[in-house]
Amino acid sequence: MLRDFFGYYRPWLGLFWLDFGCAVLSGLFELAFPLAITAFIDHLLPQGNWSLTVAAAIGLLVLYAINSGLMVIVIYWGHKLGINIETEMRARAFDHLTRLSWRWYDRSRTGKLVARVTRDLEEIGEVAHHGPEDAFIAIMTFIGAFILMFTINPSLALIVALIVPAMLVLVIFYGGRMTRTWRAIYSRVGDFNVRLEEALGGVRVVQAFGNEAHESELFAADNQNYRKTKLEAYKVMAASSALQYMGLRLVQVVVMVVGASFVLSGDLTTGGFVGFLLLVGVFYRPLEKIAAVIETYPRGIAGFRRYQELLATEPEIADAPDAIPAPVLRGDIRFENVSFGYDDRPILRGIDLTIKAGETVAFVGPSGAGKTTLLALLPRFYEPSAGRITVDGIALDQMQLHSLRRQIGLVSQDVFLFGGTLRENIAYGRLGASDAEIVQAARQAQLGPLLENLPEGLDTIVGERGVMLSGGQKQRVAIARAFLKNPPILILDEATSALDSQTEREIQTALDALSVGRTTLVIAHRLGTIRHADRIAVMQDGRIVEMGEHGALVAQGGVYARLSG
Ligand SMILES: Nc1ncnc2c1ncn2[C@@H]1O[C@H](COP(=O)(O)OP(=O)(O)OP(=O)(O)O)[C@@H](O)[C@H]1O
Repeated sequence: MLRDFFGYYRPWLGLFWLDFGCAVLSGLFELAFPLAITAFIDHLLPQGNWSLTVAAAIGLLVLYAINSGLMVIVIYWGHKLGINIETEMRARAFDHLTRLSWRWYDRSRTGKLVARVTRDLEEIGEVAHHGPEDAFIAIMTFIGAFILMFTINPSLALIVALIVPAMLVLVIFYGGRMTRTWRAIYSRVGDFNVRLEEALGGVRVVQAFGNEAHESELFAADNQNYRKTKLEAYKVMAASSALQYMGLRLVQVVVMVVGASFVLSGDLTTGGFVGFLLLVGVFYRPLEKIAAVIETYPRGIAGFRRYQELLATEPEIADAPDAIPAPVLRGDIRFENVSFGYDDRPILRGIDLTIKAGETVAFVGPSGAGKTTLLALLPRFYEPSAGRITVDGIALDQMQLHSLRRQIGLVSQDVFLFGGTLRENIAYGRLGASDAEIVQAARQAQLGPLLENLPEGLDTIVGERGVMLSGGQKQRVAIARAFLKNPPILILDEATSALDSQTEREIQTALDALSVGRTTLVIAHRLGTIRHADRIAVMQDGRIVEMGEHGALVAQGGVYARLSG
């Protein structure tokens, strides 16, 4: 996994080495400053040479200035490295998410997915920047400071070293606890996101049922859980900070007392004493870094693991290696003994059906009979569990998915509109369509009068999911998209919601115009549509139980006759 992780550094190696080099240099400066102070006190001060003292002070200031310049590079360019890696990963995650199959989305919750693409990757970015650099610098300053302390006074250095294991235990213990609490916090944030996504996305339903208080209660539970977990984290943080602070001061006081006795006995110079005290600070600082690494590293790694899992989730439906680009299809469709279930429960059972190019077939039957499911197999949103489907004699899975879907138009019951303009939403049928083409498609979809009435015309914002349009208007936008797409095969899942007769007529006119010259499969809820169909397939319990023209089916006196009666 680490190899995969470091693979992301490859495009940014220059940036990495710049950041790393500057961080190492800055670490070396930190080690050198106490020595400079020692030399200042022990060698410069006794000379009583004021101009030399000033020169040394200026020299020191220059070094500090260089070090602060290095800090700018480390902080800015180091984070740039992190955000570059994060951006690349986010792009890949999004790309991958848009390719995953419907079955996978059926089982996922959007809030959690959003958290993966945002929060998880932010964590990874932090680790990508701080991880390797902090770990290296911490070890370098730790060992460097100890060697320097040892050269100043070995006995004093050993006293300091004796306390290190206790401090390390402290850091690791609290680091571990911190990691666990952070993990809990992030899982709570995930719960939060899911709840927010659903409550706000469904706010109209919440209000329609007067369930605001109920939602608030559910939210309050998550909110309180989050609070509790966060308080736990603060408790750990407070205890760990206080203990680490106290540990460091303890060492400093011990060094002060023992060091003072060495100074008095002449075993240590005053400069050495002061330098040593400063080095104690430098020596223990990496412990904080180690603590920080211990805290952020597992979060980043956990995030990276989830990210890898996501990328490793193969889209269930993808192009076979030998798939061909679909030729321009005529629209002869055959279902050959097709069965399907979303899970173990069979939904479609041995469907055999042949539809000729240009034919309009209406699917009717009780709710839950499997009409929508059957038609979802044609653009390969789901894969049949048995049997096969061909178009113009070519099996669906022998064609490249995009080239197949490009030739199937879909007008579904719930039209999903994006939050932009009417133009963008219609042009979704064929990205890059000209304004003239969009207007023509809108007119064909009976949206002409609406466009003329809207002061902003095509630039009208439709609101989130198209809330500013009526149900009938949204349907017509979907029809306009299909006109623009101009596919040989059309799937129409008629809206069940009642439309007024005028709107229904307009939509029917638009649909009739749309289906001319195309193979059309309609899930019909309205008599009007059924009458226009060449044939009617009656479905029940995942089977086609009757098939034929309206008159013949009525005469047959079976399921259809009962349904339409
Ligand atoms: N994504 C899904 N995951 C699991 N089960 C599903 C899914 N979609 C539909 N089902 C189930 O499959 C069965 C058939 O549903 P389908 O939507 O195909 O029926 P339908 O005939 O189109 O009904 P309606 O006329 O009410 O739209 C139903 O029992 C439904 O619960």
